[in-house]
Amino acid sequence: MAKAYDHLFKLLLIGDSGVGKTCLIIRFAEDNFNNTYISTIGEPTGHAPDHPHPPTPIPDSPVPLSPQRPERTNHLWDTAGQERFKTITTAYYRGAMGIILVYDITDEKSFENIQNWMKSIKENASAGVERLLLGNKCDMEAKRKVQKEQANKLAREHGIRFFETSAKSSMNVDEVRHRPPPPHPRHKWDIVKLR
Ligand SMILES: Nc1nc2c(ncn2[C@@H]2O[C@H](COP(=O)(O)OP(=O)(O)OP(=O)(O)O)[C@@H](O)[C@H]2O)c(=O)[nH]1
Repeated sequence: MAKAYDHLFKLLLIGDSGVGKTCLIIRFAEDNFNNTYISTIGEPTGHAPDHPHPPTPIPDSPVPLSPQRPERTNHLWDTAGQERFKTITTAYYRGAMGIILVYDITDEKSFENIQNWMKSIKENASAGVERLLLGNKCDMEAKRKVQKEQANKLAREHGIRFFETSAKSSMNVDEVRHRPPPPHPRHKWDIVKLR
């Protein structure tokens, strides 16, 4: 069977549970990334007991991301970080063209953990992979815990770009979306979410 794409762009979204990775991906996908495969490789233990966001159910097999829009149906795999998927995780880090690190501006812990995610990139990804830092949920100004300047400083230290985004209001989603190479009808995005 002929391949449905000429080139697969691999993008990795990483960050703590509940920071909004899925919502950001959906924003990207619904607005523009209509040929996207999305997989989730996650740790079920990523949730603090009092975390307001319930854990994503872990399906046994790929489930459609947008069942009501089959032409945009993607793969959402949640492998829950089991040891047997470690090879996949490592392979995705290595094969990624870009890595987007996400924290939640209302959740200090998710920002602190960015340092750990950076370490993980250093250990697993190819040297020089393009990285981008996103402070998501910037529509929730009243609940802000992480100041923009803190994140700017961290981004400068690591030599990477930084944006505050909102998957809810779409704020800065376009800036981020246009950073990776523009999708061609026969170019597909392969986006993996990791937590
Ligand atoms: N106000 C606001 N809420 C958001 C935003 N993005 C996500 N959320 C909410 O945050 C919660 C978690 O969003 P998800 O996209 O599932 O987060 P995730 O990082 O994929 O979480 P895991 O699947 O556990 O890794 C949901 O209740 C979303 O509605 C945002 O930009 N603004």
